Amino acid sequence: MIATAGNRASESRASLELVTVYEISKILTSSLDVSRTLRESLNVLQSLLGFRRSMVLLKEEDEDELELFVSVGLNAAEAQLARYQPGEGVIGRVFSLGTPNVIPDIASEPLFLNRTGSLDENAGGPPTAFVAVPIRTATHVIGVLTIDRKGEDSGGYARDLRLLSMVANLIGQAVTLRRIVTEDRERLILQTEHERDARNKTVFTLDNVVGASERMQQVFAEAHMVAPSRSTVLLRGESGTGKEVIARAVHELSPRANKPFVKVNCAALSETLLESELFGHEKGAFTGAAGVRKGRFEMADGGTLFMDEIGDISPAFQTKLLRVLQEREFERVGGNKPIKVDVRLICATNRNLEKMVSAGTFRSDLYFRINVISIFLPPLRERPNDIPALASHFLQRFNEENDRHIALTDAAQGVLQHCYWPGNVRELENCIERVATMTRTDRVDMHDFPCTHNRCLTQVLHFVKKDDAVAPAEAGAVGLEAPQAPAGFTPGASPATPASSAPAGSAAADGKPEGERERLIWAMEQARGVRAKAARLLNITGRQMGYALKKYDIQVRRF
Ligand SMILES: Nc1ncnc2c1ncn2[C@@H]1O[C@H](COP(=O)(O)OP(=O)(O)OP(=O)(O)O)[C@@H](O)[C@H]1O
Repeated sequence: MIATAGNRASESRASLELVTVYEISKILTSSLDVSRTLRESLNVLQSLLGFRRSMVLLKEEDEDELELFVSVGLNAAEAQLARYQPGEGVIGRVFSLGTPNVIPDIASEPLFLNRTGSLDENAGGPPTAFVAVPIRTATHVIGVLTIDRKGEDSGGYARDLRLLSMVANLIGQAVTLRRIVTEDRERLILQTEHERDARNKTVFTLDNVVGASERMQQVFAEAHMVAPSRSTVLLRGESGTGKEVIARAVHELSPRANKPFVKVNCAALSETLLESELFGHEKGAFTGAAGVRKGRFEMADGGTLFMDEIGDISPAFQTKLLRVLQEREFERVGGNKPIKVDVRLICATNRNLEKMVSAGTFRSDLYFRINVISIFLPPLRERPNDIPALASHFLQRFNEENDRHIALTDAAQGVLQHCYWPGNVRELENCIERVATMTRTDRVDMHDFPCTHNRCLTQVLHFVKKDDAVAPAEAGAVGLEAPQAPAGFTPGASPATPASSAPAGSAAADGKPEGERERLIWAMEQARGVRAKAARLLNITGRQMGYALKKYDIQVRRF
């Protein structure tokens, strides 16, 4: 009789588990919005099987910590604290070792960190058990799924473990699928950019390159000197100083001007994607490689390949690139036929490559290969006499495109002149466009700049990290500290950066400001500089967030 009741209980538990897995698999395949589907899955787990709390923690490729992706049963303050280094505590170990862990009583487990207060919540009650299982893709562990429940017998833990492992597998597949689709989308975006580049090429003229200062005249002279040869050029300078502008100028001034100028942003692509983008791939080289595709080296044949953010490529990719530069030939991914191309390479970086070489993170042989001729782009704050010409260049372009006749008053010019411009020319360009768009009259005065109303956030968010600051050989470019507001301005409370802050009353109904850049800044502020969290606020992936921050040149720090 007892045995029959026991059998019945275990049968009903087994069928409950089946229903749970079935429901969760239905939810996870219903949409690519993983934060929604995962939250719903945890709700199913909780309501069908009665767990107290559960969490999904994921480690994005470009983050060094496991961070909470979704949770059930945690309040906002507890959720903020749920992040772990690989190897740290129970969760970090499950991630590093790739093996599940069951803690029957968290109160007596020294490895249990109690970061989110599970223990305190349960003070005085029956023991709380904790189960954590790894979430995997086909190749590696990407996260951890955890649940808390009131203490049970060991048979109960074994069942929890089995069920959670099945659910973790489903989650792993859903996250992988989402990542593949996102990468594909990013590839398409880059392809579109490339096509746009190709179109823009026809309207690019050196007249668009502005710079009256002595420093920029020197840069132009160097560009003229290097253009005729095939030597590799390395462009150094902070973000937004005009490295791409000069790369195009070198190409336009060279005998290759009638051949393609092809750009690749090394920081925006994962290593695998970068490899297939640069070298192309053969049919069937990997899942989704339906046909043969030429890489950017081949597309640039006879012309120039501009590799932006070269300091951001992984050590493994540095080795591959070095081989290609040495042998001057390569194979497409999945192919074995050597391909030779005639390409002039221009690289750019805002990183301190010398420091990276000393730290062993950038190969010295690759460094010497690409650093044949260096051109340094000075930050805008070091050439303030370029500001009026650049401002009027951008304003003129705006007027032509919008059929307006806007001019800057002297006071407005003064505001521009006193800004520190941490985002350099790009920030000035955005600032002019913003203020011109917002003004209803034909005169832009000093009060039209958001910074004069203390509404410019970029001064707070921008900074240059000492170790990563640009390049050594240029006077004044070494070891830049966080920018100081110019004399006469109070940091964070003054018209220091009239760039692209949100205009008054621009918050949308959801509380997020309008405009892509403002939303990014808003999210980074809310998330106190934690990129993955900011991405979730905007419902985008960490990778998309990284790409968007780069695109808008938003450099942030953790608070
Ligand atoms: N001398 C210049 N004359 C006219 N426009 C410029 C000049 N320098 C930069 N710009 C404009 O500023 C923006 C940023 O320039 P660019 O993309 O070349 O900077 P970058 O140094 O390559 O930035 P990143 O390191 O972030 O890629 C572009 O829109 C570009 O057209």
